[in-house]
Amino acid sequence: MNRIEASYLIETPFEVEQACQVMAGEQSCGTFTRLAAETDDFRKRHAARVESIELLDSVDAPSLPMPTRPQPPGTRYQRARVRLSWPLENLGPSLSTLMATLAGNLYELKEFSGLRLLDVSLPHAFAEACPGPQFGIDGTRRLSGVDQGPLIGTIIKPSVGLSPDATAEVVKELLDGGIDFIKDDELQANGPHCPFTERVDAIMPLVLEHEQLTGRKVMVAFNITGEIDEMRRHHDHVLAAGGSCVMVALNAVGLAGVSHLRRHCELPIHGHRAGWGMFSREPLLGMDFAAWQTFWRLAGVDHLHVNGLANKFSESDDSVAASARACLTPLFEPPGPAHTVMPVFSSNQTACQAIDTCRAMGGRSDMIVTAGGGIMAHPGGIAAGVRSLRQAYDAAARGISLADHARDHGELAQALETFCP
Ligand SMILES: O=C(O)[C@H](O)COP(=O)(O)O
Ligand SMILES: [Mg+2]
Repeated sequence: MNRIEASYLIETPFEVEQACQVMAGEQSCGTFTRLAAETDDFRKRHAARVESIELLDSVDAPSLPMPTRPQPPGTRYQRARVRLSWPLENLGPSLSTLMATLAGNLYELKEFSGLRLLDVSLPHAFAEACPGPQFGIDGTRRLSGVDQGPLIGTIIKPSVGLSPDATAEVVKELLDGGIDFIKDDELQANGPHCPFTERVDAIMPLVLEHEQLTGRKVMVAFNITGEIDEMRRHHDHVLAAGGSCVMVALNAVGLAGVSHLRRHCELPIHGHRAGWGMFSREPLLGMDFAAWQTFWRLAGVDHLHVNGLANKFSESDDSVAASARACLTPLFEPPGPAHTVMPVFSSNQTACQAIDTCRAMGGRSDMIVTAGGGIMAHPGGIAAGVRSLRQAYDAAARGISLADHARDHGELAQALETFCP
């Protein structure tokens, strides 16, 4: 396949075919008027094509405001699923230009009262040009020493406000509880009250000491989100301190920032998706996770946040489950690389969601589950919080109900009472 393909959900009060031709033109060699240089032959080589249109339902009000093209009362707004394609020759295998093409100015076109990017299929040239994940699932399991089951993890909470030493005290309790994975919150990178290098230097000796005792290095995703030179410096600091993961807030750092980091990086990259709601919350705007994650996997993340079941945000469980499965779906047909990454369940996670989360994963256990409040606010303390989560996921793996398992697992019993009354 030498064309880039993308599906969209669109809504328009105009003739659908014509509106889609405007979209294809604007995002390739056309503009609002035909140009002399735009010969038929030129178009044949460079124009985006409308490959298919599947009409869906119509509605009586626009999903998005149309201030520059208000429609008379009684207008119907037709929805459709459309597939467009572009010649690779237009942009080459450039991730940034791909974003500007597939998710660029088309959102603002007057023809549409709704437009959402659903999925993307790319020519093999992208697999060759983009770095892709360096560690992925296998590398994460190898470095963390967790060869099966989910990685039981947490986010340091409170997200901000703890000094490096206070953070290290929390880490000590997490290690005592048997945690597999710890991450900074996305709000804590290099705050003056908790400077990055001091935080790493306070935490890593504890992690290494714990490794001496247990033979397992707990993976700590230090948040290196920042300027390019700062990210490189902080990555190097984590590496030199014996750390095994770095984290970035993807939307804050951008595609070019992540690809650059990936090319420099010697550690797994934990991708936090803070800001995702901007892309996803309005059903007729933005993009589906299936499309969004394609970009970041190609840029080279190894872990990707997918929200969590029964989360504190506005996303349905079905959508979260679909996102997790998307991370585990190969990006290219063989012999191309699969580029699968670890889905990270996070947001309001406690012992309560364990069985449903395992079910949503359809029997696969390649996931990181991070519970911040769900561990830190456990009535028995932080170590007990870790144990409660582990007990819940053990029960889920063994097909035992949480209530049954809680009979002889006190920490789980306390968690169920506290978080899922
Ligand atoms: O960064 C995250 O993933 C969230 O802050 C999750 O925090 P919570 O587990 O306390 O909801
Ligand atoms: Mg957070």
